[in-house]
Amino acid sequence: MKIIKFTMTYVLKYKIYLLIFILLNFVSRALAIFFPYLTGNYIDILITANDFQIVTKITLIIITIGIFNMVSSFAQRYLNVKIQTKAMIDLNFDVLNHLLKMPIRYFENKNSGYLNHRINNDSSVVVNFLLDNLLNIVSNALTIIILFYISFTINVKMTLILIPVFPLYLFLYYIFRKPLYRRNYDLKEKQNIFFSKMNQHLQNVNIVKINATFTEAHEVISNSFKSMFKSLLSHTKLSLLFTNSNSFTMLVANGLIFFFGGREVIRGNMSVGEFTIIKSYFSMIMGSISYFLNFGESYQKALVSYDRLKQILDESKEINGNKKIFNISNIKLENVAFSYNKSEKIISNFNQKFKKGKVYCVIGSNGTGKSTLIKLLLGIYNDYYDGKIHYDTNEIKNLDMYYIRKNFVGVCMQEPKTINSKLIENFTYGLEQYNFDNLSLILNKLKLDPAKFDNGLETIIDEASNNISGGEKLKINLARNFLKSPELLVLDEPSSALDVESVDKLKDLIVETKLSRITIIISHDHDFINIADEVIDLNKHKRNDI
Ligand SMILES: Nc1ncnc2c1ncn2[C@@H]1O[C@H](COP(=O)(O)OP(=O)(O)OP(=O)(O)O)[C@@H](O)[C@H]1O
Repeated sequence: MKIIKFTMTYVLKYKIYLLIFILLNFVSRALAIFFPYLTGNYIDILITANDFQIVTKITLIIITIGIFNMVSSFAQRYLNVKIQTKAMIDLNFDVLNHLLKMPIRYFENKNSGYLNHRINNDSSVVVNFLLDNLLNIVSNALTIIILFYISFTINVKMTLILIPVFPLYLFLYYIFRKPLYRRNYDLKEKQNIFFSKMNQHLQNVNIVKINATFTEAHEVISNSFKSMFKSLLSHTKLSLLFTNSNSFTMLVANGLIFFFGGREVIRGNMSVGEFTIIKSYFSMIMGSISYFLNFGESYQKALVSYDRLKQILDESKEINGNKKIFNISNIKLENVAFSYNKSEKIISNFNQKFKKGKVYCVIGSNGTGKSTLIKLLLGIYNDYYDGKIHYDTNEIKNLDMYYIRKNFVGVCMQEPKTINSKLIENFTYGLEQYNFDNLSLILNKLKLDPAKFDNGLETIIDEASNNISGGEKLKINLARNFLKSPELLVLDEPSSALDVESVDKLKDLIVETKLSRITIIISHDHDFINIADEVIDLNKHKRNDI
């Protein structure tokens, strides 16, 4: 089965725990089968016996089995949680890593909260499915076979009564299978959307507060809740119907056992102890059969999660070559064209060379494609452009741009981001090594004094970066990128949140360090034109309709 094969790779990483878990489970099962046999025989012995020795012996056996079962059940549950959590996180990380390397345009119209909830939920469902059923399939099948055999040896007629129950179960599963899959798929989607709406509003807490749009926020969440709730009720109804039909079959089988079993005892074809054994074994057989029916339902649930995980994992990764380079002397764009949609090219027939030691200022009105151009030359849109982009003599599509961006490129985004961590970790995020004196020098030049924060470099920047100003956030990002000392430095609208003096200081820093890199500054005002060696005006590169 494809789900088992897929999930097994994750669970098998924890072989030893799994082995102990399997052993304990089998011993517990064997004891569970032995117990009714012992009880039935004990009843028959009690009817005729007259010494206490046997009573003491059987009581001791029962207590020993009970103690073993208690310890074993504790160990099994503990191991189950351990294997399940670890395997689920491994699977989760694999899917997340794959997702992060997918082409950027996959993420258009996708919501991070939705994806997060979807991956977590689906990973947990498939791993749980495997662990819950790995042993149970085998042990329940064995239970049915062994118990049928023992029951046959006790009373053939009684055992035959139960056989028609099997096709009835299969028929029920066949009828419910597809509707269960469909309703479960719908429910999962609605749950993910509901979670993502909650998440969205928590992330946008500032916008909601400033505009006091609490009612609107509540309405959006409440609408998605209504939709999820409707789906939940519809799924629950079907699931209960399925379970009830299962209980009905159990009821019929129990009625048959009591009726025919009672008759066999009265006619003297079976002892009371044997009836007790058969009754217990039939209950166990019914339990095992109904396990297979429930397995059908949980299989449909797991199939939904598996299909959704595979949908992500089967998406191709973005283009990223494997050639590594260690310095960049120039970047050349030849006849580059790019569009987001079919009707208009944002960049067309674009030619430009960027050389080490020079500062380039890209200007142009809003929406002329300045940020798009940068993403193109960073390899973010490798899957989508026409023309040629070269780093020195290497076509960008052949380069390991993950390695190059990590080690040799510094980008300060238009909307700089901080991480929910200490200030020092924000300065050094992604850097494998750094020089502390150099950091102090850069901070000094950027006029950012860590001592002004409550705990200096140890101050925690909160998740929404509410405890720092917009200008400080930008300076943290600038400092990190200068500390990296990259071969290519890109600053997208660096003056947007800086005061006049800070802009001047930044300009000085750019000029002082420019010889060791290519510097590209995006600006739609003209702040940086006077320090640029070349100005690229995108207003002059007219867009073309396709
Ligand atoms: N992911 C996207 N999907 C569709 N269209 C996009 C996408 N990103 C940008 N655009 C569109 O492409 C055009 C260029 O956007 P871009 O962000 O490159 O402009 P910009 O020159 O940097 O603008 P600004 O000065 O406002 O920052 C805009 O019209 C924008 O709406």
